[in-house]
Amino acid sequence: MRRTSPAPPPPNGNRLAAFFGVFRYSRRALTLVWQTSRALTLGLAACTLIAGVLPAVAAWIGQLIVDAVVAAMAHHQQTGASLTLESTWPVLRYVLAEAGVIAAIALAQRGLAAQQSLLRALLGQKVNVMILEKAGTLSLAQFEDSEFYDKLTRARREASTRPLGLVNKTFALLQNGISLASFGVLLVQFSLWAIGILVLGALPVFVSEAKFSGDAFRLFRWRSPQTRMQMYLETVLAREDSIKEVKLFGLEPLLLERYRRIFDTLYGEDRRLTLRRESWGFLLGLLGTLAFYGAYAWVVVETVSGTLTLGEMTMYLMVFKQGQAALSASLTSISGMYEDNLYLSNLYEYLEQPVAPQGGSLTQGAKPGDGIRFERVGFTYPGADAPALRDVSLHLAPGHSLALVGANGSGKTTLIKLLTRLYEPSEGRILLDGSDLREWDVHTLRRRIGVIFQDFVRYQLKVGENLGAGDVEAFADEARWQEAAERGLADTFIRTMPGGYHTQLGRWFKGGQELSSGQWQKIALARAYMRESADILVLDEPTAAMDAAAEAAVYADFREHRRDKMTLLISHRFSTVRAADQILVIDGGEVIERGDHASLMAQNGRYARLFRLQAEGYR
Ligand SMILES: Nc1ncnc2c1ncn2[C@@H]1O[C@H](COP(=O)(O)OP(=O)(O)OP(=O)(O)O)[C@@H](O)[C@H]1O
Repeated sequence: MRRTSPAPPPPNGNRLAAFFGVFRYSRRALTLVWQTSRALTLGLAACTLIAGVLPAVAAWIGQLIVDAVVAAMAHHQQTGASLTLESTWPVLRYVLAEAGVIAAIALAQRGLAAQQSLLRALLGQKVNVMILEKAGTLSLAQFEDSEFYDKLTRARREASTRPLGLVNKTFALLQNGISLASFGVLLVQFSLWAIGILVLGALPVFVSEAKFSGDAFRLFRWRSPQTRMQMYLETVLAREDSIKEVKLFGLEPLLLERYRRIFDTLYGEDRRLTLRRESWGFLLGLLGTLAFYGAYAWVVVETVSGTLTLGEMTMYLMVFKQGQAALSASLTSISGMYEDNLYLSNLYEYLEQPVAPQGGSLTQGAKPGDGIRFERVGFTYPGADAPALRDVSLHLAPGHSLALVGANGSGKTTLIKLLTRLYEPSEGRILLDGSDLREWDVHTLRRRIGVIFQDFVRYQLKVGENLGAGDVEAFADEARWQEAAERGLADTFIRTMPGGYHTQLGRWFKGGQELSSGQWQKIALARAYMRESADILVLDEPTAAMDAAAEAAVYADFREHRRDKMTLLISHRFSTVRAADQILVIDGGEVIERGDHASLMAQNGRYARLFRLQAEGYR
């Protein structure tokens, strides 16, 4: 497993540039949110604006109330007249106005919350779909690369919630910015210095927050192989397909201990970071509080000396308090945006992963009917030292069958992966009907191939859909399910199942039925038969789990239906291999013998020796 190295810290002079450079994803996140729902985005913007301006209006009305009260009290004392609704109305109308403003703020905030929650759901779905759509365009080699897999896991784990987080914070920043500007308008009349003091007081917390979010992100990125191991252990310890073995071999304590150890390491790192982050946050936050109380004292002294009215004092205190809260909220938003941007860089790194060109556009070869040719094909897996296939040449014509024989790891499955274009040869070329596979339109090519891999997928879907998966165009075609199942010998047992072809398979869903290995293999074989248009049938150990009678029936069916199809078979059972027109014996990625059964037996080489070895076992 390769480890993603933590990003090196930028040189000192570049720190600021690196900090702001990180914000480049903000615009893309905003576009994404806009595309998700214009109405909700506009609604968010409107509520943000309202919730931003109204607090300053409330503070201003507060001043009017206090000054009106002071004036009314003086008037009342002078005239000694009794209180009437008319005489108190000049004060009460401000109280009424303030109540209205507060109600409007509450409404705007509810609106914000509602729209955010709707957008969160829509956006989460959109990003997840983007991640999965991208996964469909990537090559098998990319999935097998641990570094790429890390990117995918990180993108899926964190990034789907980040775009909205970023947009929310952008709006919160705007809202607080508007509040601050409107408070600023009120404060300017008191003193520009006061504004300066409040801003300076809040800056240190902001710098420390930004630094620690960067650290947290680097930690998150650097440790993703460990988190992946944790997720893997969770799966092994709690999934039905592994629990059988885990129990019987008594692996729980061992795996659980490994799981705990990973957590302890990660927790230690988290704890250190959290403690440092929060203690610095507290200490630097004190500076902000100090600045606020300094300004508070100043306003009080000015009021006592008579420079400010009581109403003005009330307003300034409110403005200071709310202004300071808005300022630190803005700074937290900015450092949060910085953090979201860092995480979004994961998502976009993944989405921008280069996609290998899908090859050509041929739907017909230069020599139709020529079949499959391998010309001196060699292949080395990415990152591997030695080639898995070397100098392989073969020809398989329509109506013929070819069997591959060889020890474990000799390269048989690799050859199939090249033929199905899951990988491309590193040397030589593969031709279908006289044209290089790379020139073929990949969909046309794949439609011509029906394949069963050794590790075929057991979909937790209906039985019929497990067959339909072999041909997406007939995914729900019951008549075709049945035809394929009959050929794959699955029809008899499917009929005895409680819901017939509509029975749910697997244990994940209610009422799901589990099948035996041999029954699953029949399903896989029937799935390969679903591809009616396929003229290349690739079978990698198609009957390994079947009983002897089923196996014999399967091969009898092959011979009968072969006609103009090409069959490529991998099997360790010589009883099935012997019937092939051509047999290739592969060793260490190279073809060491070739011919039909009779000629290979006559050669008396590796094939003949292995055949006799197996035949002896049956005597
Ligand atoms: N995805 C992969 N990445 C790197 N190396 C691989 C990969 N898959 C297989 N190999 C290596 O390539 C070689 C050939 O493997 P392959 O699966 O083709 O063997 P096989 O002949 O089908 O074996 P078996 O009979 O066990 O199915 C092996 O040495 C294996 O370790």
